[in-house]
Amino acid sequence: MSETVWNGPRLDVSFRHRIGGLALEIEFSLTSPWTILFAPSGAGKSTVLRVIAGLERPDWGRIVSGGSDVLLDSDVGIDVPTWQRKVRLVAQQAPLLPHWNVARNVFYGLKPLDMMAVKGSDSSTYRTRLVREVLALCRVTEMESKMPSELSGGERQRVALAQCLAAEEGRALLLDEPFNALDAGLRSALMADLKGWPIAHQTPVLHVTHDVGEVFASGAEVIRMEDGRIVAQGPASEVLGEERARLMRLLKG
Ligand SMILES: Nc1ncnc2c1ncn2[C@@H]1O[C@H](COP(=O)(O)OP(=O)(O)OP(=O)(O)O)[C@@H](O)[C@H]1O
Repeated sequence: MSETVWNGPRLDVSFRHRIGGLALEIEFSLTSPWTILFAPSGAGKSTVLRVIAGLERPDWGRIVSGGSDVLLDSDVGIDVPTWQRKVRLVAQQAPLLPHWNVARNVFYGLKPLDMMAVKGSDSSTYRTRLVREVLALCRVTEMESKMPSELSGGERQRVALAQCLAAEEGRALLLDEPFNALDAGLRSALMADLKGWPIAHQTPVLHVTHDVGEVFASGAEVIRMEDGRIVAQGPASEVLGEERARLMRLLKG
């Protein structure tokens, strides 16, 4: 995914934050269409996404999209609220609306104005097609009439992803372990299908995982986090070469 040249908006992230016993001192830039943030469980990956989305206010921070679009700057008191940041977050426990079926939940990802347009104006066909496209892309078409309570964890994650993909274009798409409930085959197929999405929508993707196999399968740029800091950024072969060698040794027994 990282081999593609990225001409879309970059995202510069810098913050300090103490959460429980963990002290985060984070600084990185998204300069590729698809970037993976890799760290072990409990290292603070979800917290990084929550800070970018505006769901958690860091002790100090500066987050800038496209070089000049300031989302957070503690020094001058700028803290754009979550709903205005246009940063989409697919959380691990995706909050689907329980009384609406899958298709309706995905429509909910569209702007309120768009939801009204669905009811019969000229844009209706376009909106309906858009929802069908994202359901197909996320491989949940056959579940469009199901209620959220009837979905498995992996299906739920994919519906939440479809909801974010259908939404108006944003400054970033943040994915919190989006494929952890999927088998390896479906995960690879989905990653391959989604590869072109950031370029087509001019929206960088930041994808969090602790799974080395997922990182190598993605081919994405990798940011590695350790002890609350970013320690490396680059291709997986450079950033996670050691982990891959260790994994290979384990597999060989
Ligand atoms: N509200 C909170 N109050 C205190 N500590 C918290 C809070 N939320 C998270 N933590 C702690 O902060 C640390 C980082 O949590 P976070 O969810 O960001 O990690 P993570 O790398 O995403 O973990 P995982 O891979 O298991 O999802 C963890 O040790 C967690 O227990």
